[in-house]
Amino acid sequence: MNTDLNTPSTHHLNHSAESAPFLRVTSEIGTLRRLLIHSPDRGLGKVVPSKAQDWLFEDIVNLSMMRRDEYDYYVKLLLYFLDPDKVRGRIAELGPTHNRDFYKPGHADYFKSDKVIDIQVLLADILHDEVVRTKLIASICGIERTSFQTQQRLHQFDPEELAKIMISGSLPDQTMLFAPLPNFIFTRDIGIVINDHILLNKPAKLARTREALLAQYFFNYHPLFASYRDKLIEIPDNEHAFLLPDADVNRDLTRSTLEGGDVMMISRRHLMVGVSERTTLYAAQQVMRLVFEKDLVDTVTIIKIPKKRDYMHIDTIFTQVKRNMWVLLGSLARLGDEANKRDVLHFFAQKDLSEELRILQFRKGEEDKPTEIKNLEDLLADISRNELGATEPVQFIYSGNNEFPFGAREQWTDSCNLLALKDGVVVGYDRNDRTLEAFRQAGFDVVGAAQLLDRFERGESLPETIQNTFIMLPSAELSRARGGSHCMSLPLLRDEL
Ligand SMILES: NC(=[NH2+])NCCC[C@H](N)C(=O)O
Repeated sequence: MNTDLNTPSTHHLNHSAESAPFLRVTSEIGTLRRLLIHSPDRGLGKVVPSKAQDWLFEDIVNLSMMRRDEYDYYVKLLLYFLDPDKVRGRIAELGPTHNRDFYKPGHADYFKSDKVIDIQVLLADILHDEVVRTKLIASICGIERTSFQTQQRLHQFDPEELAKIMISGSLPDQTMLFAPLPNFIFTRDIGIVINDHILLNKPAKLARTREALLAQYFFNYHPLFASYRDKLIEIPDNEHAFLLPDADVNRDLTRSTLEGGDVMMISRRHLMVGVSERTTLYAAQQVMRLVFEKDLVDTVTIIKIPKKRDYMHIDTIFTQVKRNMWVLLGSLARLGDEANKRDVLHFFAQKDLSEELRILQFRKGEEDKPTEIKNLEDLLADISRNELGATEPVQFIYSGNNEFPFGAREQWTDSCNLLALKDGVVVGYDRNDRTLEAFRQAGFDVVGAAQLLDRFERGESLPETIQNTFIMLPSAELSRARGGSHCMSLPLLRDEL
């Protein structure tokens, strides 16, 4: 039996032989060529108010609105930029009032692209193999503690349906077997491409455990990743932590958890790792050790942010827009810092270090001599100038245009969480008015996704040539899931800057 699935079969998503590698990321803004996404599945429609917090949602969502009026636009946009033949000339017929088969993985009319790849497709592909199928069913039933009967029942479904069940937790007749994975739309958090390696995550939250298991399976078994099996990085557990009574565990120093939203491959030889509500110091240290050992980067910057629900990962407080432009939350940046220093209360009151942002930078071979960087702007400006070769002045856009209280309000709805499709062209939510105003003031064209797609269709604009553009994604439902477009993407391939 073939367990490595290296032989392409007719079911599988294949990668056509091209000269570009299948996978490689060395920046946050090089032109995006391939990514993993996951469209909202029926599990999101099962979130109930009493479980919303446990499942890391802030509210319940309307699944059909989330799909038709919001996420489908994201898919069309991504395809227009990454795989235009799938959508060019068809935008009208793929609109919200039409049938949605094009967006349904497994359906005959599904867009099936090897550039914009839904992890549900990868999962269905690997489930065609009997051994993988048996192992994965057993593992899932193990972590979800199902009955043996359920385990046997799962074997009767075809791979496409089984993939849906494994993700959504429920059968086609709506019976719930185990909890859904409503956060799987945030593919960023399951892994990060560092050069030509993939760092797998170790989720902090129970609600995201099954996601990590599914990711282990498709990265290890899908033929698309066949030549990257020896480039999968997993961080170890701290064996001492197993011996400590739960009450004595200093989570940050002993537990090993890491989520992709805290890891950014920021320039060719520089990795940033956030230490946050989700990623522990111990895990960050392990990542640093591994990427230096494998010679993937020369610099690792560790950014510790307050452990707060508002800022679960570093990508909720800043992302890159352009070689010389970043969007960030002012209260955690220099602005906030200086305002605090001038304030008598902050000056004399006891400093609570856990509420501070701290930055430490390590160089390979000199790990014992890290440099402290005083604030986020200094770090980001240094990267723009010295690593990305920005020649124009470095610009910062602040959440809510730094007007009280809009900085915090808009950060909560992901004003700082943007996905760059290329240098200077980003996708973000439409609801963060003041932040959008700041983009306009900086000379950006701020345009709705639907409107931009129309322009593309009429030939008035081209994905290859547009510049300095903020593409607004409708976000009434999506933002209730507490993640933005950066979180909803796992870039596999970007052009070198
Ligand atoms: N990379 C990110 N910022 N992801 C956001 C994930 C949001 C998700 N609801 C969670 O709390 O886990």
